[in-house]
Amino acid sequence: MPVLEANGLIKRYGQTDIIKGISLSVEAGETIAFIGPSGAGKSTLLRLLDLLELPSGGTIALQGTRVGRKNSERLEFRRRMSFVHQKPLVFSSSVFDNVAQPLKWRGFKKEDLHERVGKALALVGMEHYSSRAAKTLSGGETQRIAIARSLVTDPEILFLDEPTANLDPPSTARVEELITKIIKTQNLTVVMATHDLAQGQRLAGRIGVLMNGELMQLAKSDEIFLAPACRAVAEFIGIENIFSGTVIGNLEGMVNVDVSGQVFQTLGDFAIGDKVNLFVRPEDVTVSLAAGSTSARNCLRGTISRLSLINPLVRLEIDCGFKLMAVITRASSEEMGLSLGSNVYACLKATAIHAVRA
Ligand SMILES: Nc1ncnc2c1ncn2[C@@H]1O[C@H](COP(=O)(O)OP(=O)(O)OP(=O)(O)O)[C@@H](O)[C@H]1O
Repeated sequence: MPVLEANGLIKRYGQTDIIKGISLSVEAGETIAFIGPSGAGKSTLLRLLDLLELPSGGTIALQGTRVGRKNSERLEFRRRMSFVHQKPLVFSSSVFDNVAQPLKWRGFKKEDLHERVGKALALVGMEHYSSRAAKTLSGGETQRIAIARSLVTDPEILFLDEPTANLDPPSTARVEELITKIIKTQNLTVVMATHDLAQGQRLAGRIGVLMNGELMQLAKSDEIFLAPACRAVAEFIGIENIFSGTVIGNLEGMVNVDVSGQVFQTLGDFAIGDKVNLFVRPEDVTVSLAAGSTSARNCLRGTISRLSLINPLVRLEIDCGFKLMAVITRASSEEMGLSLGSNVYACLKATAIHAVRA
């Protein structure tokens, strides 16, 4: 049974639907990351799932039990979850008191606080900061204290809203390490929001792509990366080669697609006449000086129109009548003696082209 389920979730502010009918289920023990551009609704979705906000429509169920709309009922459910905000609230008290606060709200006795707070602080590696004034901590330390505060109540689900948004790279790495440790050692489910696909891939098993209040795709991280469901997702995750074309042939799943006169061979279940988008990752383009040097189905002649060194790689823009981006190693670029104006063949295996209906 899913630990958390949403059905047709809607959130409306004024006349605008910010969340537009999202349905999803989260399995116990998994980590899901919602990614999407700024303003897509990631924080709003997290706040709805954590029951901090009432939905304008749709339902939420926790461990199979539907959550009602009465405050008292929602509070009981909400206490089984914890939320770490993008900019965590810090009370003007010691680190210990900051972490102990949710236990005090829940009426825990004073003598029970020490063990729980000590355990939570040890988990985030901040046990020696107990008596420090929380307001004097750095951004990374504050985030770790906020995580300790959210774990002190032993939640079933931990929500993390952009947990590293305001941190420098070393602090980000430390907080990510901590989240990985929590995911591995604590028996909980993690639902997070990030604008960073790479972070989502590092931390989560599944990724949900949110755009303009809609869940465009929810799938394993690899699948999002290799097989984006639509053009908007492909663009958001940075696929640079996107071509629109028409299917002109399909022989047992080997599909021919006409893109402005250039025919690409790829795999798929399409009918002749279908309009499709083709997605190609630059690193899947093989560049060579001679035709026929690879077994790839698609070999295009072109001229290098831009070449930039991003050590240890070289990014090439190849003019094949349209622009095709490729990334190769610096070593192979030098071996081929590539420079602006070089004539090359850009080759793509049929499997390197991901086709989706337009
Ligand atoms: N209380 C509110 N009243 C009106 N509009 C709101 C409210 N809260 C959020 N919004 C709007 O909802 C949209 C989604 O906001 P949200 O913070 O959920 O996006 P996000 O994907 O988390 O963005 P970011 O990555 O920048 O944090 C935005 O346009 C925002 O202005």
